[in-house]
Amino acid sequence: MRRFAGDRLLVATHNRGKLEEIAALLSPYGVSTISATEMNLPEPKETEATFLGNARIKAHAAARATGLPALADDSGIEIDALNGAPGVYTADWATTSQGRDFVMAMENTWARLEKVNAPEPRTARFCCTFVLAWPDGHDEVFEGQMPGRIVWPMRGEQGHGYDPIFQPEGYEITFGEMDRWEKNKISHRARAFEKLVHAFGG
Ligand SMILES: O=c1nc[nH]c2c1ncn2[C@H]1C[C@H](O)[C@@H](COP(=O)(O)OP(=O)(O)OP(=O)(O)O)O1
Ligand SMILES: [Mg+2]
Repeated sequence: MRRFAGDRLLVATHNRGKLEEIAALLSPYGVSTISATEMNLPEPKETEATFLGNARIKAHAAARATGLPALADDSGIEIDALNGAPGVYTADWATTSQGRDFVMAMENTWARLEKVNAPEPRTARFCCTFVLAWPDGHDEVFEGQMPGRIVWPMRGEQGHGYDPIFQPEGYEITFGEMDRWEKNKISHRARAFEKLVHAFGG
């Protein structure tokens, strides 16, 4: 990542929580970020059925629009007892006519688990696919996962999205209860980021 040092890397996201985590991951390498939101880029429609497909849409749209390399993150949670749902539709489960409502999404997720009588532990994993798209049209892909379980009730005020109901494997606290520094060491996003760093020779 040091080859980007001193530059601002375009991060093709409109999600503040993600952006803060990615910025914290990049900062030890001397790389700062500029987001799609800050550059007033439109939010492309995520029409693919995979994390990779949607990450490619976002990364290439931003690279094409700006002539800059762009890093996109497509992520979500796969719950075993729901056959991998919500998966790529994780954000959609929170979408209302008034914007995103993650409390509603978490309540809905729990209700579905109760309905199918899912046995404990309700295993799940957070997935992250990073695509780094270059203005010449090529791209590079880095993926990370963090296994864990869905718990109820919601616990913790930290983080974003579904963090209050996800307890990562090996921990007694949820991502919502973890300080952000600790989450950013072990998360799906941190794991994908490690591969990106490795590909660039640290
Ligand atoms: O660490 C996380 N902790 C909690 N929840 C998370 C996390 N990582 C992803 N998530 C959830 C939030 C969002 O509902 C969905 C991603 O959807 P996804 O389309 O990739 O992101 P997004 O629409 O929020 O922003 P954008 O597409 O502009 O990057 O998964
Ligand atoms: Mg999205």
